[in-house]
Amino acid sequence: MSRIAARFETLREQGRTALIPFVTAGDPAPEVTVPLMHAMVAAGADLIELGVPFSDPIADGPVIQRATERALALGVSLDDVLEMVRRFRLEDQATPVILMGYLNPIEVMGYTDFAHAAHAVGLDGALIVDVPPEEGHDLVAALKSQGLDLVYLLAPTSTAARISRIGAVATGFVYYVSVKGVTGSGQLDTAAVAEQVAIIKSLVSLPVGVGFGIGSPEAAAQVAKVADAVIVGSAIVRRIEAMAATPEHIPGAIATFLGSLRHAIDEVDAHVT
Ligand SMILES: O=P(O)(O)OC[C@@H](O)[C@@H](O)c1c[nH]c2ccccc12
Repeated sequence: MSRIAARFETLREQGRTALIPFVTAGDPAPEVTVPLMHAMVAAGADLIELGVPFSDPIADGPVIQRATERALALGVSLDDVLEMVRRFRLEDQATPVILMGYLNPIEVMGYTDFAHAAHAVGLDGALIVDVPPEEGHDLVAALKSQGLDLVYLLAPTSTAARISRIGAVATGFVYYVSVKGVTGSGQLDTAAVAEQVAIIKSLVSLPVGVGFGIGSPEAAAQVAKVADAVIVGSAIVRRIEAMAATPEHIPGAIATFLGSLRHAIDEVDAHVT
């Protein structure tokens, strides 16, 4: 069983919803990321989504785009991100880590080399935004041969046929994008999310994570009622940006914010069976 599957299995047994923070690797400085990852775990993160900086992040809104630019300006590469995962793993063998990124840097490294390096550093999976399930067979084969999970996105516009097709290729969990548009945008419509998650759950046996537009304990609690995982990106990255001049404060402040999300989710879990 993969580390991601095992983590969701444990959470399911405990009746708990996962909290998945997203941060851009190397933002606002490369040396912040690993301590920040440990601080997020201590504050209740169940899995970490690490963004690989890329020059053309089509799915990202302004907040994460700026984080990407900060990291790219410091020269943070895919190799550097894998090195961060390796260093995180030296002290934490339990918390799954996935990379969020775009195909180009992986293509440049080479699919086989990436898959082997990812496995060697203790990465658990990847969400490659611009590789739809009907493409990238060589990449998928390379990653699966190294035991890495492949997370795919589902959108409000996904048809039942599309959901089933993604359910057949995805491993680990599926990621339901709660709003149309880019990261950090949109108004969360919790009733619509509940409806769509129920449809996904009837078609896909994997856990369902929900992300996009969740930025407060209240929103996290609403989503925790229906999803297996609550994914939060821009609200964290915005706080990191505000502290870019005092990076030593970042792990503690983000831990405090995540603690408030964790608490709100735990309250819901205690009441929902
Ligand atoms: O930023 P938001 O609205 O909290 O959404 C999560 C999101 O940031 C994170 O999962 C993510 C960052 N970049 C992405 C690109 C595609 C899908 C998901 C992502």
